[in-house]
Amino acid sequence: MGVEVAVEGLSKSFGRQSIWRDVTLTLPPGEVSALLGPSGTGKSVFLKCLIGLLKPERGSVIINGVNLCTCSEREMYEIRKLFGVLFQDGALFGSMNLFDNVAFPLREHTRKSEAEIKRIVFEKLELTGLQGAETKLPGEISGGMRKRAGLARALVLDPEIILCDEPDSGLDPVRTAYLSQLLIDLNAQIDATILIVTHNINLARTVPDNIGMLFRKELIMFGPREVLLTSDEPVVEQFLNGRRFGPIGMSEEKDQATMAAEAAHQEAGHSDGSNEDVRGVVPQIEPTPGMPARDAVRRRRNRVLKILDTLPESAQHGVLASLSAEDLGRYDDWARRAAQGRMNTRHAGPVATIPGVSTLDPDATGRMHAPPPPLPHRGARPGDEHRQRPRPEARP
Ligand SMILES: Nc1ncnc2c1ncn2[C@@H]1O[C@H](COP(=O)(O)OP(=O)(O)OP(=O)(O)O)[C@@H](O)[C@H]1O
Repeated sequence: MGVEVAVEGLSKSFGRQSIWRDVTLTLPPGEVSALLGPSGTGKSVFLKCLIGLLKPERGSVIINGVNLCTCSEREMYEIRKLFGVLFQDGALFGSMNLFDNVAFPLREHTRKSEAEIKRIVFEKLELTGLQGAETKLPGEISGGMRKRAGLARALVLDPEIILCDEPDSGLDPVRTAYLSQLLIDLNAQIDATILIVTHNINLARTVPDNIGMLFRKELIMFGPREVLLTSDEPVVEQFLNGRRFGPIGMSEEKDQATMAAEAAHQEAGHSDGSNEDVRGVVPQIEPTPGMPARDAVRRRRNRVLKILDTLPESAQHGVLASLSAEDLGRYDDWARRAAQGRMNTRHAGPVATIPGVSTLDPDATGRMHAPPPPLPHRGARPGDEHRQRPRPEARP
């Protein structure tokens, strides 16, 4: 399983230009997370800080107990071996064919025989749908193939953490859908912790387990996907619906006067540039039939139910609506008994009833969580009926 990445109070500037400050989030092990944000908000800079290519001024990035911001060169070298990185442009060597590009990290960082390297390279080329293209040069293949070759190369050292910087950039919507499926299938197969930086709204809605957003030099939100997808924060709604009207401007945030002028413009019937108004939690992509089930889904359900009462109400409904009928019935059972237990005593006995969801027990202090919300109707669009300002959820 992938490892946890715990970021605490991270701040980064270039000279006097502050990029973002006090960013705190935890990438849960083996889950897929996405980081959104308007152009220039420092998403790529954040990825580079996670692998130690850039040094933040303050804060920590803890992986396997090592703080990347203060560790030795030797420790950094070891931690970097855990990462596979897909850069925006694939970052392939133009003079090497795909086979040699993908084999490069194995030849550089391991003592594997050429026969073993060949086996691994062909395995990763197959995983990314590039079998048969191994003799092509990067200049002879399409942008989508270059992306997949970059992904194949990112995978050869069996990374536990995969960072993908705009994996969809330059791809058409259909290829992006294939790539989204590939990322989910990959997670199902190797259970790595994945962080995707993207502007792609469809990918953001359907792939990650957790979503965060950078805006105005801060991480304004990070948590289970249901939190951001049901949020009525103007900046989140504007971003998720690709609208021109809202706090995000062409180069930076807008002032109040500009926003008021826009609102008047909109009320007068002018288009805001979007062609749809999608709200609520859309279903997450599942692994292709024949692939293993994602362990991350079970772990996340476990984790999110434990913190359910801390989420905004609309997000709680989104989470509950995504449970299977069987798990929903068990959760309902547990919720009733938990509420009953609270009425009778400050401490109830074990109440976990969902298989694998042992965290539904009271925590070590015997504290029970707040009453869960009433169960939603199956098929209801969570977030439609309960819309409230979310609390930032920095630790999913
Ligand atoms: N090495 C660097 N030196 C100085 N400034 C930098 C450096 N790298 C990035 N920046 C600045 O940091 C800011 C954030 O850049 P970054 O590429 O992280 O944004 P982003 O959110 O990924 O944008 P996009 O979505 O357009 O790719 C930009 O203003 C950029 O010019």
